[in-house]
Amino acid sequence: MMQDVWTQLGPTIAAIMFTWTMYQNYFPHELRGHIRNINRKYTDKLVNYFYPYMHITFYELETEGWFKRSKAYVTIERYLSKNSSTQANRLKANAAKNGQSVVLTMDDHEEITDEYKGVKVRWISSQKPANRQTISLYREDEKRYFKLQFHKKNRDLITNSYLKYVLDEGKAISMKERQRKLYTNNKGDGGGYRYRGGRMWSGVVFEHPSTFDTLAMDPKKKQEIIDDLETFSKSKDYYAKIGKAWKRGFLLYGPPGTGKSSMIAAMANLLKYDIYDLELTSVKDNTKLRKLLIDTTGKSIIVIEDIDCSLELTGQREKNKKKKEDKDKNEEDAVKEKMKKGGEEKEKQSEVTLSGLLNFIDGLWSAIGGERLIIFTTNYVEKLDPALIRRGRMDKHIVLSYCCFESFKVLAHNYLDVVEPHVHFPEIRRLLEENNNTTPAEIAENLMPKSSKENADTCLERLIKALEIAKEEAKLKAEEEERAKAAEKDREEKKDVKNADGVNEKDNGVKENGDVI
Ligand SMILES: Nc1ncnc2c1ncn2[C@@H]1O[C@H](COP(=O)(O)OP(=O)(O)OP(=O)(O)O)[C@@H](O)[C@H]1O
Ligand SMILES: [Mg+2]
Repeated sequence: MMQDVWTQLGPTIAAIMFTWTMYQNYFPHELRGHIRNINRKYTDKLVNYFYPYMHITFYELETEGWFKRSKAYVTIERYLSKNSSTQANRLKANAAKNGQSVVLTMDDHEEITDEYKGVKVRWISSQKPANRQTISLYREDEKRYFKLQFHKKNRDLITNSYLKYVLDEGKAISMKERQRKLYTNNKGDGGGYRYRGGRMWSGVVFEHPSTFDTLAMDPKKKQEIIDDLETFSKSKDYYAKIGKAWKRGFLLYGPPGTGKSSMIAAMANLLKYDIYDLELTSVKDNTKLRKLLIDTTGKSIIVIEDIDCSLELTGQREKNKKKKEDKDKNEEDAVKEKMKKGGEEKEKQSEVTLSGLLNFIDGLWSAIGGERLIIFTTNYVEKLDPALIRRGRMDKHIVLSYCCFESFKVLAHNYLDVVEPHVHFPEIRRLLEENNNTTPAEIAENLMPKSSKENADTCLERLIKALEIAKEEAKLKAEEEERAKAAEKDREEKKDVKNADGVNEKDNGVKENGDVI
């Protein structure tokens, strides 16, 4: 039987081999290439017909250097985490934020789908088997990868637009979920800078609990600020279109304890930004100030607290005011003038000048990094140089003031879970309206239970007493001031009378003398 088969196959194999040899020896080279191309074209068509998909692979480890995790892979992992946790059956958990939270991603050999502009794509997580013949200290032989699979007809959409979208979204998620930092600038003993890890700032994890919900202020003003911040954070393209660096300046001013620092923390928490708390008196000169600016990252708030205490800007302002009265110079001239004067005036602590600070806020360097807020706080806005806080430089001025009834309601809700209507509220409203010089910090202190025996009522009663005392004190103070004013007026009047008498006597003398003459 077997022999029969071989007998029949033998001539056929011989014929094939003969034809192949003839083809190899006598067929022209070009013609052979042409035939191969035709073959490939039809094979491709056949494959395309039955399998019209293509894929892109993103490996976990970079093959160059020290086999670091590829940034693209990590970003895609972040992007896919949302779909992974809802679609995949087996998940992997990676630690994030120094172990404080986890990022869930699909485990190896899982797959999920995603949709972009109506086009469905498939993401597959996989791993190439390790090469057991090589011994490796690293994991480079475990080739883990994501495979993106899509229909060939969507090639342009996926490669030109979807991939960019995935990377942008992944980056945004990483930024949002990153552990945010609060940085401060360092100063060495000898006045020089300690570079920690090559940086001029040292940072700790930023964990301030203040939010716009916990911030007591007029709800309308609050909403206006929130809208302003949210619009800013989404306006990258708009700022580019109008040719402005993507940054915004805020001036927060008001008496101590009215919530300026709390608002900065709330802003950072709303936008998920880092904070660079700049201690201006520790900055040696304008060059160092510029270096500090360059060393900050985007998505951050640069804060200079109590700006009126940071530099002697008041003296410069007074001098400039005088000059402005003399001749109506434009602002550039005034700044040039300050450049000359500024250095001399701050020799003792820091040589940073007003012009250096203005440059810091809106000079060419200030555009580096983008998406940045610059915030100044002060208790005495009238002390500041107008050039420093003019609109365009400090775009929004926010006054934080004494506690009104609306602000009190926010604090009562936050501290005691008490809402209107409440039996004590009308009296508190009356007291706050009659004597509006109690700060939110003072109200908050009274609202906070001091022992487990205290409840909302006892705290509100304590607040009423404190407000009554404050009202009484304010009344006494006003009376005292009134008396002091009256005494001063009296003194002035007596002085005038005395002077007038002196003049009269003199005049009389002249007259008399005249009469004599
Ligand atoms: N508007 C507010 N809303 C909620 N809490 C506030 C407010 N103002 C003050 N507080 C409370 O008072 C404390 C002090 O407030 P904060 O440090 O924000 O005031 P500040 O205006 O920065 O004062 P300073 O001018 O002295 O720096 C805060 O910890 C907070 O508990
Ligand atoms: Mg403060």
